[in-house]
Amino acid sequence: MDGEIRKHLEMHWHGKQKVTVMPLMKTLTFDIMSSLIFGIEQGATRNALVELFEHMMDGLVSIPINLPFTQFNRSLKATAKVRTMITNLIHDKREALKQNTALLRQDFITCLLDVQSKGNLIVISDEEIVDNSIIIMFAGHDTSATLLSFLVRLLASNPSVRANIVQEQEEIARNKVSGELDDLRKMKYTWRVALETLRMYPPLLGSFRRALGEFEYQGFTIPKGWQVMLASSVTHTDEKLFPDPSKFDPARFEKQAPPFSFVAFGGGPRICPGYEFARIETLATIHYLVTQFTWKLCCTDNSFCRKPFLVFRQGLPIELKPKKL
Ligand code: HEM
Repeated sequence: MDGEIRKHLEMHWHGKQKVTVMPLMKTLTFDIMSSLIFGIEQGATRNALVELFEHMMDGLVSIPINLPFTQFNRSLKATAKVRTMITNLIHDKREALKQNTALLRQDFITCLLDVQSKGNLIVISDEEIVDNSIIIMFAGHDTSATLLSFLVRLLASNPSVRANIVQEQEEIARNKVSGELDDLRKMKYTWRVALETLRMYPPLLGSFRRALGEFEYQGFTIPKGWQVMLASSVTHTDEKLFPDPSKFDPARFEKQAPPFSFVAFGGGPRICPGYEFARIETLATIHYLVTQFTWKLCCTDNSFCRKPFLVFRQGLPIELKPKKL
């Protein structure tokens, strides 16, 4: 992951005076996913996949009319192509495993191929591997890119938070004798800032659950079988859970939030399995950004909307200056 982040900054940030943050963060998180989860390195396959994936995502909240030239139709066609690409990847990796040219634990797909067949029992089919790959790509790409973009905006507009983060990160860079995981454990303040950012701007609107039995909630009866939506922003702005909720205050996370109050990653048995991945990705990226650059916002319109992810309308352009190392 460290290598992917450095490569990304070298290619897209260094030598530039102005960058547009949100599309770049999407490129970064997609590249990290492609290489770490799927073992797809930079090149034609990755470029084709990213383009198809964007069309696929566009259809997620489109009007479901399957006629030529509709967004929904483009999305269905892109999804079919993505499925074919991942199926081919599975075949290639299975072959490579047979030839001993790939490692069993090399990436997500080889791990699933490893568990696929236990004796005569097929534990997970190829189709399920494709489904799981698509959900991971979908769930782990825009979410992290949104968090990183909001952090970049925050660091440009909140000098005291920025000063604290820079101090923490520069100290880690100066005393860098330990391994990378130890460094991440020291980034306590930076992670609290990320959690407070997620509280105020949760990338996902919420998640769904089905009522297993009838229950009462605040005087309303929810019948068995109904689908219930948990809206993270509503929970995150509840005064009883987060006093003065409109204040940005990373100190809230100095102690553990009460169960099911901080739900940016969901909760319960289906809580986001990418939490640690997102934490490492976020901390490592912020580390390199604040130790290598200073930046300021350079657009009067830094507003955002939900589509259904949070999106900066102008993409969040910033003026960038390299730091003297
Ligand atoms: C800041 C980053 C992220 C946020 C805010 C986030 C948030 C969420 C939320 C709210 C859910 C629904 C959980 C629930 O229903 O209780 C979810 C599910 C999921 N996330 Fe994340 N996520 C992030 C990053 C990632 C990453 C990096 C990955 C993969 C590497 C990932 C993989 C998944 C998967 C596979 C699911 C579906 C789990 C299931 O249905 O059982 N997420 N995420």
